[in-house]
Amino acid sequence: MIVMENAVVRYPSFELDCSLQVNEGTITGIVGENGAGKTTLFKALLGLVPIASGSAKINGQDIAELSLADRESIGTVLAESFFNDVYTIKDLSRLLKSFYRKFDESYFLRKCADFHLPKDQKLKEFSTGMKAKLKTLTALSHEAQLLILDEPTSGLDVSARYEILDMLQDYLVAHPRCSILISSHISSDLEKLCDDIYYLKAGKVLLHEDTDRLLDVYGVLKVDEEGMGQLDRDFLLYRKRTNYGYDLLTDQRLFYMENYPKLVVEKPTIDQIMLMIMDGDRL
Ligand SMILES: Nc1ncnc2c1ncn2[C@@H]1O[C@H](COP(=O)(O)OP(=O)(O)OP(=O)(O)O)[C@@H](O)[C@H]1O
Repeated sequence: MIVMENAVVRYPSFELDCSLQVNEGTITGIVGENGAGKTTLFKALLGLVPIASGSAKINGQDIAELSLADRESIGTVLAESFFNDVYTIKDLSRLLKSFYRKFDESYFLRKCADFHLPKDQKLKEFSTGMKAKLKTLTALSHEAQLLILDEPTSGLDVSARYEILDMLQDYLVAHPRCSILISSHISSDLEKLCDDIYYLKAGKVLLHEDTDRLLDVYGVLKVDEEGMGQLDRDFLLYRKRTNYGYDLLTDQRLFYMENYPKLVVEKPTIDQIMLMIMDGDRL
């Protein structure tokens, strides 16, 4: 559904150079530290910043050439944007109805009620969590076939985050051909939701992997200097110094467990894998 090939966005002191694919009916996650380029990537996909070279296509069509109907079929949440805060939900509903031909007002108002979002209160009086729910709800209210969601759970407590993640999962059940591209700082959110995950650092994709593979076959080996010298290095990806020697990231945990039975091999969380890539040296 989305195919980006070496899409480059240039700012004076930053360059995004990204290749990425999001398939129909899948949820793809983008993770990366502050300033890695996640929002820039989302803006490029939405045509809000120019792509200097490379390509970005949605359903085979260059994003610069998408029709109004194509754009209407994309639901978005952008981290820094929000509606005019003098609006109420009632005002917003009227606006969305005039904007999106497929706006489902009854779904929107029903979900607002489910989330205890008051219809007649000005949006400026909404809490961070209420605003976040409203933004995501808006993206889901016009029969979008692609959701591009930049940190929809940012700043939320655990229960509000889970409400949003559950809402996305329900949407996919009801719209099985829909695809979702979502970013988050919280890898456990992505672990729960995503089929595959891209790790972005300084504008480049350093890792792309199926979530199941990250959880099933990745491992962290704990070795001292001497142990490091004795290891087969073919399947080692990153090395990080520790008090006792090194932590080594591999995508062949079983190989090391079987061939080095005395070696300490841990099954990492997605956060640990991302930290190894963030702070470690590429091998
Ligand atoms: N309009 C702009 N003009 C110039 N530089 C920009 C602009 N927008 C972003 N940048 C720079 O691009 C880099 C990537 O920013 P971006 O907002 O894409 O990162 P991010 O991964 O979304 O970060 P965060 O997790 O903090 O939201 C940063 O160094 C930022 O300063």
